[in-house]
Amino acid sequence: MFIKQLQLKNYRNYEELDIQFENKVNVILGENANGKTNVMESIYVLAMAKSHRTSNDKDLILWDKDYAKIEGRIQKQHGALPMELAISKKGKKAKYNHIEQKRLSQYVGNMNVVMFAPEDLNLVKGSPQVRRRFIDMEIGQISPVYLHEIGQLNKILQQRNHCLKQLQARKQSDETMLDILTEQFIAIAVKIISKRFEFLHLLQNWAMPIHEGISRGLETLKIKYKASVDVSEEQDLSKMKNIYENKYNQVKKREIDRGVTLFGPQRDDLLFFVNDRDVQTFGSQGQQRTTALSIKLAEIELIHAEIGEYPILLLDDVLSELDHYRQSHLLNTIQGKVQTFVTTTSVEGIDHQTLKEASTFYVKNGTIEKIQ
Ligand SMILES: Nc1ncnc2c1ncn2[C@@H]1O[C@H](COP(=O)(O)OP(=O)(O)OP(=O)(O)O)[C@@H](O)[C@H]1O
Repeated sequence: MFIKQLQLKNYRNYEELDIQFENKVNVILGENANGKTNVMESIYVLAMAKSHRTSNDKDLILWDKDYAKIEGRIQKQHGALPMELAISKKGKKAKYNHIEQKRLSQYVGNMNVVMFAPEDLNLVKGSPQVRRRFIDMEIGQISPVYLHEIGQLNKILQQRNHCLKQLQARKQSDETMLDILTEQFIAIAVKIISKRFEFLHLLQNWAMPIHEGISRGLETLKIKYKASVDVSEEQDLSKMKNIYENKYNQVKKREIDRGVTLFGPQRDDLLFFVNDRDVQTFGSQGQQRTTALSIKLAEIELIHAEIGEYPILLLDDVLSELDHYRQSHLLNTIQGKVQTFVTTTSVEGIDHQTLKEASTFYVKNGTIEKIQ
């Protein structure tokens, strides 16, 4: 799939923008702080209904305005489809094919993107939260039900934490409510974890040969799920539920003492191993970068395998960060099949052939002009 047309209204520093793109590499060139990342972000938000760099939607609206709107025409194999996302202080309204979607989880997934930004180099090194966000957003793109389940989990978690705080402060002594919420929490938690297992299995299958290729056959990448409750991939939902229930019995007293939930998917993490060593602890910076790149390239293939279409690739400020070898690996993977957006302050350091065949746009102060 590719984005043919992008229209912005009051989005960050773009008061008005209407621009056409082709299904190839699109280079977005410009000085710092002129709006390159903002365009990339708007394409990401159009697809995911969420920014990759802020959780505060109000930041996306041009200062002093009440709302922002992103519209896009997405070309898929079976035709062009309009997508629209309006953001106001009251919330978000999403339309797919002119029809308003009541749930954002039904809207997300109609347009697929893979973003690779400097903060993604943090995927390996950063906090567990970064990796949980990554896995949730990526599964959400291929499974709308999953996004709905994550929303439910967060709601129950909030209620459960509130209930634990009440018990901790002795404002309440009856534990019946906690038991009911725990049952609901466990039912949804095991569904989420089993989907995460499934996704990581697929991701590893794609990432392994890619990583091996980039490392010239020297490195084997493995991805493991680090669960806060001792469940494993082979178990079915009822077995996982049993293990979770046992965990609850073990930690219940401590949870009441602390007033917070101490187990569940919201405390899990991912581990990356290169040649059976934990890359986060033992990997060189180069290995950590290769790992992040392999994961991103694997995502492109995974989405293609699951959806039947290649996603749109957004490379924000990272292409010139990659050395020549890693860059050509990336460019070979996308060659001719993935619409790609690349932001940069200078074309130096970007492969010549790629530049020759690309469209180039110049960004200045919230305006964009096509220069090639
Ligand atoms: N809500 C907003 N309303 C108006 N302007 C905004 C808003 N949010 C950010 N900006 C402006 O957008 C500009 C930053 O744009 P962006 O992050 O796209 O920069 P960039 O061109 O990618 O630069 P760099 O190369 O440094 O990453 C800044 O001038 C900032 O003041």
